Amino acid sequence: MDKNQGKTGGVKGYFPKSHVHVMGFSTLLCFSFGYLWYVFSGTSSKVSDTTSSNTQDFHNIKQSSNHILEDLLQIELPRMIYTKPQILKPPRCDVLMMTPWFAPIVWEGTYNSEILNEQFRQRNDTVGLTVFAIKKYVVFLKTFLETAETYFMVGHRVNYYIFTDRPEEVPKVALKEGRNIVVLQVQNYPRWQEISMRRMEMLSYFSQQRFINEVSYLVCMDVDMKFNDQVGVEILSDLFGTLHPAFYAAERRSFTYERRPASQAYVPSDEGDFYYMGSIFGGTVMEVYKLTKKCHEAIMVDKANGIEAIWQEESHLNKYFLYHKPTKILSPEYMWDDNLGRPEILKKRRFLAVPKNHAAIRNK
Ligand SMILES: CC(=O)N[C@H]1[C@@H](OP(=O)(O)OP(=O)(O)OC[C@H]2O[C@@H](n3ccc(=O)[nH]c3=O)[C@H](O)[C@@H]2O)O[C@H](CO)[C@H](O)[C@@H]1O
Ligand SMILES: [Mn+2]
Repeated sequence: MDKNQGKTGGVKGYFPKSHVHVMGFSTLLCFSFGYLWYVFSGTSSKVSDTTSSNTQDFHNIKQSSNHILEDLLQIELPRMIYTKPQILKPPRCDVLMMTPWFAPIVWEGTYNSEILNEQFRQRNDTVGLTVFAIKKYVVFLKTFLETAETYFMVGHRVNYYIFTDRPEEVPKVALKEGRNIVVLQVQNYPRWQEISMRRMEMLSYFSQQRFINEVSYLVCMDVDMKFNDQVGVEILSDLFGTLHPAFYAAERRSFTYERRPASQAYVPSDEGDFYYMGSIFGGTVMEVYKLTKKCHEAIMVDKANGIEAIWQEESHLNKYFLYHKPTKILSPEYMWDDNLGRPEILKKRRFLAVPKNHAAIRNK
């Protein structure tokens, strides 16, 4: 039996002490100034008799926002040669490329990774990949990390955050320049369902304590997976989810949302856009913080009421995405299982489930 099993203190006791929430606050400040500047300059051009106190504000705001605007102007693409987009010939006619709330759905053939990479490179951002390898699941880490080095965010800065109760069993994997592994020791839980759900709590805690100071985006993934093709900056957006490979073509009534009103994850039968998979989602640290905090709180309310959602945190994630629409959606290219065959629409299989023997691996 693992030494941490049965401990009831929650995750907090296992976490390092606080870092300051600098980036979130300054980003918020920048946006507020940017907005004020915009509103104000719009007003001042229309109203001629601007009062002196307004003029004072104008100068203050202008000074504070100057550096932000200069930073934005510095991002400029070099001369690039590529085929032009064709308004009358959409790149894909076989799949939905945009949701009704104008979030792109990412399919092979719909984007130009050269442009996206160049834009992202100039921002010099770091992407955080979070992955949990608790108890027996450490066996998946080697393949996961080796294939990530070949296919995940190639050419960009990456921090792998590995949450584990067995730090000594994290394999040594050779990393390319600008890429780091950070091992975060956390407790385990006796039931695999609890381990899976507690990811929401740990992600929200570490987003606030650490990730906000270290990375711009988070990509949160299952570990029983391997990369099989490029997964790059095309996936990044404020908040993104992934279509479940078994349900992308399904009717709403077949979605396996939580259907019991007693659960916080309840979704009524006449609502729902897509069925999202819990094994890959992400966004900016701020958005992932909001998502994971809200899902964790809902999971705790369920726990107090003696109910566990049908698909654990995946059910809560689906509820969240219904009322906080993702700004980008990944197609099943980004979460595939070869047991589902190879449909024609699937031009790439980028992230694949690794077959696992549930009896041998779960609760071990
Ligand atoms: C086909 C299927 O059944 N899918 C469900 C199942 O996915 P999965 O069968 O993919 O769940 P899973 O066993 O991969 O668990 C999710 C993740 O939690 C971590 N982990 C889990 C257990 C453990 O002992 N150690 C550990 O590290 C690990 O990162 C793993 O990838 O369960 C999920 C979590 O509830 C979702 O509900 C999925 O929809
Ligand atoms: Mn999994």
